[in-house]
Amino acid sequence: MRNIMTVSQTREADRFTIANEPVSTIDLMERASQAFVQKFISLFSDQRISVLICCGPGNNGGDGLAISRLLYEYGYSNIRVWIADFNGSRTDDFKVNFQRLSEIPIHVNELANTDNFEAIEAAIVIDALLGSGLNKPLEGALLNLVRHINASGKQVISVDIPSGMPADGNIMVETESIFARDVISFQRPKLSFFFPESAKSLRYFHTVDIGLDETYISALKTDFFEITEDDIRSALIKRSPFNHKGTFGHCLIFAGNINTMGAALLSAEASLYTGSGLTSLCIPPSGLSALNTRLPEAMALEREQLPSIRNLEKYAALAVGPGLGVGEDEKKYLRLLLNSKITSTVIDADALNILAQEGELFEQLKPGTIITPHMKEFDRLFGSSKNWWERTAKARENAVKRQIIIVLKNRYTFIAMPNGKVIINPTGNPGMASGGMGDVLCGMIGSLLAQGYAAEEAAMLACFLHGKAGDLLAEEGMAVIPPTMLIQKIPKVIGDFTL
Ligand SMILES: NC(=O)C1=CN([C@@H]2O[C@H](COP(=O)(O)OP(=O)(O)OC[C@H]3O[C@@H](n4cnc5c(N)ncnc54)[C@H](O)[C@@H]3O)[C@@H](O)[C@H]2O)[C@H](O)CC1
Ligand SMILES: [K+]
Repeated sequence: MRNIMTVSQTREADRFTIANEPVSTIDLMERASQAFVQKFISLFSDQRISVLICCGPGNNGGDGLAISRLLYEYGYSNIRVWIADFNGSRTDDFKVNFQRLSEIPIHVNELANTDNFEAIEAAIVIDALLGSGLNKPLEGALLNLVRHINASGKQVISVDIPSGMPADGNIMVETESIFARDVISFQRPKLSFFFPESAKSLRYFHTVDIGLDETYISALKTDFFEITEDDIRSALIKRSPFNHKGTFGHCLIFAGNINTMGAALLSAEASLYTGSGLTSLCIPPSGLSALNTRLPEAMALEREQLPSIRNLEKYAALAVGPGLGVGEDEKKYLRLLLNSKITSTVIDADALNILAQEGELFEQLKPGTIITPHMKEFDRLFGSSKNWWERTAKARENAVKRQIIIVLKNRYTFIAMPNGKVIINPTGNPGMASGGMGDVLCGMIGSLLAQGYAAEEAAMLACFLHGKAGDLLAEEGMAVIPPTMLIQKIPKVIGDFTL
């Protein structure tokens, strides 16, 4: 798990590295600038490209000056520098790099404090106006310069963070910043990059190692973590020669309705392909022929039979909700299942909508229950929020209070754990934005629960593998990823981490 630092923790890590490596601040700036330049070169290898580097007065600007010099040394000769020092005081390391830059023939223009900026001719703008030192919203000439750069339509590459964007997650709707095509961020991504409001500030981010002390960083107490491939490799259990279907549990899926039977089939198929030993699908009779035709491996359970089953605990896990509907019968059977002896449960879609209506059922969820709301379902359960920071805070609060796992789905899914930590899933891509993807995720979680994974692990593994399967298809050139295709990829993704 990679912990995500706040700005103040990054400063601590800076100080620690400077004192203990030891390294001087100017050498650390040089290292950061080198790391930026290496990444920049991998993105834009043509040295003839014209580049405008816009530098503020702080250390972000100091990086910009060092980057200008380094790019020149790497053969990028079509470079201009703008210095936007409207009222800030220049840092010592800025001054050193300003001096170093004066020794090479690069055109440097110190902008006047005006709103009248000349047109941007360069193909690429490197944004080094403000970094993690931002302490208030942009205003005045600086805001106008940012708007001027954005309006130029040129590709912007930001140093560390788009100027004007707050780093620690609380992005207000009215925040204005640079819009960067790419951000090259130092050591760790900024927490804000994972929040949906970041879409107005950046498209892609890359993280480069600038040699801050990793032992120190990994011991920092942080609230947010990003899942890594190593986590998946160590959490997934390899199959052994003497395993049999009983080893991998029986998943019961309660889903589907007359017009939404497909959702139930997607969940059941995802459960099978994720490896549960047995999958039973509890659907209305109208879905039986579809089930038997499409999924010969799955078993059916008629809803009316539910009350007469004495040993429901034979099902190792329960996945409820996809395409279920919110009628009285569904409520009745959902209540029966949630009150049964089945202890591992994932709740999705319409089952969440039922919980939003039936407060007392929601209050009684067993510890370790997983709920998988998208934004609208989440807001129905917990009330509306003014931004994602507030929504995430509610997810954390409720995961702790109720001792449940809240999988808040989005481009970067946030998994709020009962211990107050939020685990961020980095996998997935826009091709996956289609109906049915959530049903697949729900089936995968149910399957992993049935196989005996702890709830926290099942949620984390399913989110990562689900996104990774989508990413493999995107790498194969799929711009649109139908959920049924994604399901087919799951065994391969699991194989990649276990075989
Ligand atoms: N460990 C690392 O990640 C390293 C980061 N480096 C770079 O340093 C910046 C942070 O530099 P800092 O000097 O602290 O702040 P900024 O350059 O971001 O800001 C400068 C200056 O601007 C003032 N300010 C803040 N908000 C506003 C505003 N809205 N309008 C106008 N002025 C504002 C503020 O008071 C500051 O004085 C980091 O991002 C990296 O790029 C190091 O180079 C290497 C180690
Ligand atoms: K910047």
